[in-house]
Formats: sequence, C-alpha cells, structure tokens
Amino acid sequence: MTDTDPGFAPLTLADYAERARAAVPVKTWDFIEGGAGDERTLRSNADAFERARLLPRVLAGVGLPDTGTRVLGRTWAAPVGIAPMAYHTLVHEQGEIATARAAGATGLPFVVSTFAGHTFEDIAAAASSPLWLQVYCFRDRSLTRELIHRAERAGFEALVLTVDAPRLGRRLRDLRHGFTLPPTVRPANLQDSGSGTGFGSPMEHALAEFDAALDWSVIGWLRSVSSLPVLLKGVLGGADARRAVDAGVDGLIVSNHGGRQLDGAPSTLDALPEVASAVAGACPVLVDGGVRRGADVLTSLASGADAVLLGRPVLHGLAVGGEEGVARVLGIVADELTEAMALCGTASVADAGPDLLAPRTAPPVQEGSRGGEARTAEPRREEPRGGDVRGGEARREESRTEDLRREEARTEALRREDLHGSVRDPLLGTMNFLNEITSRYPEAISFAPGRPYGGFFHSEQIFDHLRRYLDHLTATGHSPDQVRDTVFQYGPTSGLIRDLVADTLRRDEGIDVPPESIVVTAGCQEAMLLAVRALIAGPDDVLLVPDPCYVGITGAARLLDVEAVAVPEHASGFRCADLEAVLSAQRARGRRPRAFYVTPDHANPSGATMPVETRHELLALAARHDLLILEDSPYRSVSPGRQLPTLKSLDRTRSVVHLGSFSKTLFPGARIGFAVADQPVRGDGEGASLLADELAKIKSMVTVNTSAVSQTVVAGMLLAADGRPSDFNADTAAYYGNAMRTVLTRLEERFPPAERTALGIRWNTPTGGFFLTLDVPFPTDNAALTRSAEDFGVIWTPMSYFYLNQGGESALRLSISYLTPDSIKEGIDRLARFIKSEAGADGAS
Ligand SMILES: Cc1cc2nc3c(=O)[nH]c(=O)nc-3n(C[C@H](O)[C@H](O)[C@H](O)COP(=O)(O)O)c2cc1C
Repeated sequence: MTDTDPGFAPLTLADYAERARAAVPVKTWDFIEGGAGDERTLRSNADAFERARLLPRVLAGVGLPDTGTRVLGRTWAAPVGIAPMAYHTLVHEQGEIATARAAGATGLPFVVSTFAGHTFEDIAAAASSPLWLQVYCFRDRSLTRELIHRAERAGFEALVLTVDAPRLGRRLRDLRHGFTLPPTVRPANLQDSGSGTGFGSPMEHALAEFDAALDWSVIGWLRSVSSLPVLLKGVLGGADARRAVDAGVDGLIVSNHGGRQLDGAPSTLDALPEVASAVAGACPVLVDGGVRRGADVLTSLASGADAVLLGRPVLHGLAVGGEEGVARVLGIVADELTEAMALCGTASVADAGPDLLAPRTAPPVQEGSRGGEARTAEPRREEPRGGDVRGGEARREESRTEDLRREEARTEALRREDLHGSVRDPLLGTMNFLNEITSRYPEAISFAPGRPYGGFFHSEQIFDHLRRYLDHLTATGHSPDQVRDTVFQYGPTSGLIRDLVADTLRRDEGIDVPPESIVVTAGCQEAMLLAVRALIAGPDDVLLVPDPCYVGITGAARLLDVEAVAVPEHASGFRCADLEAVLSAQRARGRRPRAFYVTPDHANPSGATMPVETRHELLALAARHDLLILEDSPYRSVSPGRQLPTLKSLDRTRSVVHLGSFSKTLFPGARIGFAVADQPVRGDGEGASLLADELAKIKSMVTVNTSAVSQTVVAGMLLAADGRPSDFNADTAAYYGNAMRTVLTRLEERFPPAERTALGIRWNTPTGGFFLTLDVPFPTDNAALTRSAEDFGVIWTPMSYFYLNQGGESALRLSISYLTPDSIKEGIDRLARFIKSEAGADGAS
C-alpha cells in the first residue's frame, strides 16, 4: 500500500496509523503497537496529551514561526527526532535506510536502534542528518564496545543508552501470538558477533544477553570507550535526573519506552516537568511517548522539553509509503507544529514556555466517588475527552497532591552541589574507577591494590595477641577492673600503648622520643589529617607534596580545604633544589609553606628511596626555612636488607613529624597508626605543650580515641616481637623482596633490552616497598585500563592518578605486594601482551 492509494490522502498521523494497520500482518501490528502488561502506561501517554490544552496568545505579531532548533551543537529543522525502534525491516524491506533518507530530507535526526535491521554503515550512507546510536548494554561488554566503535566510525554523533530495559517488559500481545521475527528480519549489526542469531523473539534475546545488573558506573564505562556525547533514555523521576546530571550525561530522554516496559509507570508528559526542573538547563531534555500531533510537540516544549522523539508513527509512515511515507509523517508533524506555534503567538522554539499551558484537564472522577478521593479504575479506554468534569475542589485537591509529590521528590535526594566540594573532586573518586574495574573483571590479575599479602595472617592469632596484652596489664599491676575498663571503656585520646610504640621506635628505628610525644591514631591516615589540620593555620598556609604523591595526603588536604603545592619528582627521585625553588615561589606569592610531606623509603607510587646525603640536606633545608617535614615511611620495615636511617632519627632540630603505621608491619585491619610530634608549642595564656598534645585535642573531636580493642591486639603483637617488629617482619620483607624480584625478572624476560628500547618501555628497579612504575609508549588512561582488564585480564593503576596536575599520562604503577609468585608471572605475561598490543607490536616475540 502507498500514500497514493485511492481514497483520501492521509492528513494526520492517525490516518497513517489506520492505513498501516491494514497494511501489516496482525502479529506485526501488535508487536509495534503493543505495550507491557495491561497497557496502562501505554494509554496514559496518549491520555496525557489528550488532556493537555494550549492557550492561544493573540496579537503576538509572530508571522511565520521558526521551528528550527539546536541540539548538541547541530541544527534540526524542528524539535522532533525519530525514536530508536528495532527492526524497521519488519514493515518495509528498505527499513532504516528508507527512514534515514526521509530524516535527511526533512532535516531531522534519527536515533538508530541496536536492533536495526540494516547495518550502521548502510544507514549512514543513506543519511544526511544527524544519526545517534541507541545502545543496549550487553553482558558481553566487548560486543557493546564494538557496536559503538562501528557506529562511531560510520559517523554517528551521539550514544543514547536505554536505561529502562534491564529486561524487556511482558508484552502480552506478543506472548499471545507467540510472536517471532520473520526469517528475513535480523539484527544486522549483531550478526557477525553471533549474537542475535538463534533468538526467535526480541524478548528471548534480551533475557539472554542484556546486562540486567547495569548501574551508574556504565556511564564511566561508555566514556572510557567512546568520546561521543552520552544521553540516557528512560528517565522518569527528578532524583534519577539529578544523578544523571551529576554523572555528567550530555542529555536525557524522558521515556517509558512507549509503554512497553514498566506497566504502571507515569505518562511521559506527566513526568517531564519534574525531570526538566531537576536538570535545570544542565543538558538537553527530550521526551517521547504518545506524541501524535504538532500541538503535542508544542505542549512538550512548554512543559520543559527541548525536543521530542517520535516512535510508532514513523513505522506507520514506513509501512504505508516507505521513505516517502516517513517523510510525510515527519512533514505533517512539522507543519502542525508551525501552525500551533503561530496560533499560540510563539515565534521560536525558545519562546515556548509554561505560560502556553492552559490548566490541565483532569482525568474523570469515578462515578459515585466523593471529592477527589477515587480516580477512575483501569482500564478506561472510553474516558470522556475534553472539558473538565470535576469541580474546583477536586482540582485543588489534585494540585495539593501534586505539590506533595514534588515535595517528596525534592527530599528523596540531596544535591551533590550542596555538599563539600571534595566529594566532587576527581581526586577522591580516583579509586572508584579502579574498584569498579576490579569488581567487573574478577578473573583479572590485579597489580592495583597496595595491600599486604594475606598468607601472613592467621585468624586464631588475634586471640593470642589480645590475651598477651591483657596478661601484660595484669603483670604490670593493673587490677581486674582496670584491665576490663582498658578494653571496654573510652580510653585516653593520645592512646593506650604509647609506651610500647615508643619502645618499638627506639629499638627498631633509632627514634628516641618520650611516649608523651606520640599520638596513637586510627591508621596513618588520621595522623596525616591531624597534622595537616594542626599545622595549616589559614588560607595563606600551604602544604608541599612531591609530585607524584600518595593520594591519602592530598585527599586529606582537600577535605580540609588546604592548598597542596606540587614539588616535582624526577626519575632519579626528589631533589632539594626543587623544594627550595618551590619554597621561594610560594613565598613570592604571599604563601607560607608550613610543611613538606615525604616518603623517603620506597615511595608510593614512584618506588624511589632518598639517599642518605639527601636526607641530611633536606633536614638542613627544613631547619633553614623553618619548614616541618611530615615523614611517612610505612614500607621500610617490610623491605629486604638494611634500611637507611629515618629522617626523624637524624633530626636534631625537631623539624620532623614522623607519621607511622602498623598496617604493613602488623596488619591493616587494626587501623593503628601514630604521629610522633615532639615539637614544643608555646603561646599566649596556656602553658607550653608538645605538638602531640595539640594533635590529641583535634583527635578528641575526630575519633575521640583509637579503638582500644585494636590497640590491645597491636600491643600483644609488639610484646610478642619484643618491641622489634622488624625482626618479626624478616620473613615478610623476604617475601616482598622476592615478589619484587619476580616482577623485575619477568619483565626482563618479556621485554629483552633491544625490544624494550625499540618499544620505548622503561621501568624502575626499587630495592623494596610495594610499587614500581613503568613508562609505556601509549596513553594509560581509563580506556586503556578497561581494555587491559577486558581483553587481557590484567589490572594496574594509571600513574596520572597520583599527579596533582598534569603528569603520568603514559605510565602505570604496579603493586607487587599481595600476589603469589605464580600469579605475578602470569600477570606480567598478560601485561606484556597488553603493552605489545597497545604499542602495535603484537607480532613481536
Ligand atoms: C516497535 C518498537 C520498537 C522499539 N525498539 C526500541 C529499541 O530498540 N530501543 C529503544 O530504546 N526503544 C525502543 N522502542 C521505544 C521507542 O524508542 C520510544 O521510546 C517509544 O516508541 C515512543 O513512544 P511512541 O511510540 O508512543 O512515540 C521501541 C518502540 C517500538 C514501538
């Protein structure tokens, strides 16, 4: 059947629907027209437009309205696009090719479904207006990625991720018919992958292959595989809309999938104002579902949309008249829109505001109901149309209910913009991506976490250690009540076990300080936070950090709104001259550098160790410039061989605040760290104190005191080691030394010197610690990390995570600490394959 068949020419989209119904088999018609469940949502889409009324604006002097609009940088002839719909080939053999031609002829965009019946390349060849790709995320991400890349190569301009379909809704019409696709209709873009073959119906396909557990991390994943703008299709609420905006999406499509998913979801016209107000102009908002006239387009614009998408009517046009039929359908809507705009005194799309909307016609009241209490029961196909059948009280009731609904929507989520800026800082989110990758690819070997090897820990020993310290308390004269209170009660803010920590420092590290100069903290992280809080007095004070740097310290600074200033570190490590230059530059800009954070031994992430001469030079510099050094050295006691002296043990001017941790030497689950802060503090009024006392004051408002149970276990371990955990750690250090050697040897084997030079790969050779770094000849961004995890089964940390500003874009950090030698070897083999593939040297050895 064509447009030119005898009888009247179709004048409206409803005319096209009627003709299409006669033109296609009933099963196909029901597949297209049907909705999920009882089709309540399907009907409500149309009903909402039925009830909407536009207010004419008279004598507006508009002339010919301009329907043109710009979306994502492209001009559309009208604020109307074609919604993604699977298998245009069901109704016309030219399918999406004809649709693309019609879209081009009318200057309107076309969103092509993942389940298109023609290839992206063929569709693109026929198109002359913007094409967007609708994405269904498959469990097999590599398949989804390949689809995206194909579309990108074919010139598609945006990705529309459908988020309302973790599985397909129960479409009863299809189930009743036992609907299956005819043999000629296939997902053309999934054929090569083998996906899509063997599934009779779209529902079967979705159940088998869609990723039903999709969550917000998918946006980051899409960003990592494509640079195209990302829109979400299927958002119906303000909270999700805000979350999407926070996640940085480029557009939202208010959609209930044409009533084909959740039966009972609101109509899209009803959902639109809340979404538009939540988005507040941050990105374009489109709407689809039930748009059948130009007036519906104008109603959508007036309700907050930037544009609409048209679904089924396009397939009707295609069924009736192929390319020409689609062009006519689009043309009718555009003409009707022009007319509606002219009659509403609206010169341009931007002029269409809420003032165009007449008060909404309410749905009818069920017979016999009182006031506004009961709404018409479903189904209600034959509702009276037009004219408000209810009184003013009922309308007021509806508006109160609406206000209540909005109120609830407002309170169900907080705006991230209203929280402290640190929560939006990428620095605090760096580890999220790694965690996501690690959980998404559990089979991958991960060189990312800097955590100790688990084989050293034995659960039963915890009880021995607890008991040992309690016995020690008894043996040193504590009564049973005192012993009980030590573990069960709040304890001293500065810590229970300062004497034991002081003993350990003296015996193991040559740091001879009184227990009073120690504060026992909830991990070294708290020690950093306390030190930064105490030392930075105001906005002119800055903290200096090496670049690259451990994120714990820069993160703590960010939490406290403290400015961290980078001191560049070179391949050969830290240089005092650089620190001196930064000090002068900061003073020149009116800043007071208060402290320099440094990890002198086996630094994280660089692996560098500061030579002893540099340590002396740094201490002299600190004394000269009245600068404090925050020394953090968690890896020295678990590294093989003799360690260089700590800065604190060399410190004669009390320039060093030593930040300690038992996480690597004993176990991280205890969360026990400490600060050694023996600097005297003098001031007006109060008597003299130590910096440790001031840190304890701050701690009393942070964690009050460090867990007594944890301190008890750690104390028991220190007693067992007779105050020398370094001896206790000899095996541990040997294990990590061996792990580092295994990594280095395997790298040598996989990249012999000549090949290494040819490829431009380098790595450092730390003498201890948990980390080493590799320079590689390609960007080590999140996209590369995703490829590495997905295609090669190996995870690492991009070095750029550790830089304050620029840096580390082509480098990665490997952590050697928690893998077994066998998994290290396998992991390095995988890493080598990944590096060679990225460097374009797959063929090499
Ligand atoms: C036959 C058919 C197939 C569809 N296929 C898809 C699809 O593959 N991907 C998608 O995101 N939405 C799909 N949709 C939903 C549409 O994109 C759109 O949300 C809906 O059709 C709009 O409502 P309308 O048909 O009332 O205009 C499909 C809808 C229909 C009717």
